[in-house]
Amino acid sequence: MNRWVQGPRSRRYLGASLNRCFIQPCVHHHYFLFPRYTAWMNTTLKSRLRRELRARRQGLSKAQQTIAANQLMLRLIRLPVFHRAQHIAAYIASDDEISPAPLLRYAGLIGKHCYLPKISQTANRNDMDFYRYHFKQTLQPNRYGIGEPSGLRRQPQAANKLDIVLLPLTGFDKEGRRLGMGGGFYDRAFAFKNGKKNQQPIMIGIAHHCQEVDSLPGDDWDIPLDLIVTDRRVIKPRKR
Ligand SMILES: Nc1nc2c(c(=O)[nH]1)N(C=O)[C@@H](CNc1ccc(C(=O)N[C@@H](CCC(=O)O)C(=O)O)cc1)CN2
Ligand SMILES: Nc1ncnc2c1ncn2[C@@H]1O[C@H](COP(=O)(O)OP(=O)(O)OP(=O)(O)O)[C@@H](O)[C@H]1O
Repeated sequence: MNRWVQGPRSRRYLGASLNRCFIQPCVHHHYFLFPRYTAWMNTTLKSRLRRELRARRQGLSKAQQTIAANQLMLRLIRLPVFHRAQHIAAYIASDDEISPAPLLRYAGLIGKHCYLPKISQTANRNDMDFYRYHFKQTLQPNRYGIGEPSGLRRQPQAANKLDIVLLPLTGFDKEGRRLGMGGGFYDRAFAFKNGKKNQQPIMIGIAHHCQEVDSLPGDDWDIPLDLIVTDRRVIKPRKR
């Protein structure tokens, strides 16, 4: 992965390399002089990666998908944070994302409160709220065709009152960077966490094993993952 377009968090990395190669000062200046250019490079890189990583998960068979969703559930319910949590947000799988459905069913059965995201239809089209969800509840497709609660009978749950959020990942790296579907919905809904330590909810990215990459480009607004759980393992990202 091209490390030169990573943005502010990679400044230390850039600094260390400046001593080694005469070309780097140009890139260095580029970053400070043209931050917009860097953001644009990240966007280009992210959309290329997104295409590639979506193709990877679309290559899984139906049987592999079912096994992965169950393995994921078994890993999640062994986590101490899962047992402590009462309010858990997840999503309805689309585009061959790993499915949190087995986990949602189990969590519901043992009395946890589950929530699904609902994107706004009106005022600010980029907002996302979380509504209570009971397994097998009838859902309505949103503008991307993803099932979501109607939201007619209940108020949304405040994002900072959730204990755990299971985030859909298109890609991830070991440092806890995530690549979503590109709408920035999760980044915006949880922007209040940025820069704050120990601010709930705990962000757990969930993905198929094959969605891991060495390093993802990072942007200022990205919310770091506290934990990544795949069908094969649990990854605790190093502190950045
Ligand atoms: N299952 C699930 N539910 C979710 C999300 C998600 O990522 N997964 N979201 C998390 O944000 C929100 C919806 N976000 C989305 C954002 C963009 C696209 C979208 O544009 N899809 C295009 C291709 C995008 C691309 O290739 O860059 C498509 O389906 O063709 C879909 C959903 C809320 N619910
Ligand atoms: N806190 C924020 N405030 C305003 N805009 C934001 C914020 N976070 C992200 N965005 C915007 O959202 C767009 C998409 O961001 P990005 O590519 O990181 O999405 P993503 O993380 O893949 O998507 P998602 O969170 O929906 O899964 C960016 O162009 C960015 O400008």
